[in-house]
Amino acid sequence: MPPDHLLDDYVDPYDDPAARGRRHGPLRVGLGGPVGSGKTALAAALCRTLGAELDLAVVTNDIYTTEDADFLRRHAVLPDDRIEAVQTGCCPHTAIRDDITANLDAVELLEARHPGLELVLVESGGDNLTASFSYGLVDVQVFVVDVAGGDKVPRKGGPGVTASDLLVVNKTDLAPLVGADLDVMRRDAAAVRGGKPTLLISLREDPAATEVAAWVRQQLRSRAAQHA
Ligand SMILES: Nc1nc2c(ncn2[C@@H]2O[C@H](COP(=O)(O)OP(=O)(O)OP(=O)(O)O)[C@@H](O)[C@H]2O)c(=O)[nH]1
Repeated sequence: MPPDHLLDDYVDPYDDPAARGRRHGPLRVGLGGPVGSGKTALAAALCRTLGAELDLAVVTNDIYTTEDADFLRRHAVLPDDRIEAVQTGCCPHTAIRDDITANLDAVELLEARHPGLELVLVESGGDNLTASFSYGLVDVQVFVVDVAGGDKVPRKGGPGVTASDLLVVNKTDLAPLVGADLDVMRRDAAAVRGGKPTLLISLREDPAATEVAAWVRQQLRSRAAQHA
């Protein structure tokens, strides 16, 4: 692995840019981001909103437990056989970027169990701003941060913030409580993301994650057009 300061230039050994987007099977969407930013809450919201219209499944990643999969099962956002847990036993980014075998196995198991699968959400364990998914594992990636850590987070960069296909700034309902300026976060994100989209949301106020679900539908349409 390269040192952290070179991670913006990190070359993904599994990625073939020419093949990206041409993979068949379900669209695989990675959900990454720091601990507690709302990845599981977003996965649950997308399952509730898209579950009725799409054939979908979820892979969760935890270091030592199956806590996130248990949460999704407890809240019955999908039938149990559509939720697979990966226990990484190591830094979460290792299992989504460096050695993606366990996650690929989980995706393939879900694909075999549900041959009509259209969408698989792969939720990473909570990590830091350097975490990103290999495009050998996912087709598009969403990076979730929240406002509770202050409005400086987008300015700090890192591949999740700068290179993800969608940046989600969650928990906007907490902004007044922590003195976070949402305009600053919006502006700083735009400055480092080269035109890629950023959504500021509150899953507390919009438990359907309406805008993120719309973005996922758009990704599905784009891929269908590519394959047509
Ligand atoms: N106020 C507020 N709380 C939220 C929001 N979204 C999620 N939370 C809460 O934030 C906490 C962490 O949410 P999770 O979805 O578990 O976060 P996570 O990123 O999956 O956490 P890890 O899997 O531990 O990395 C939970 O208590 C959620 O209820 C939001 O929009 N506003």
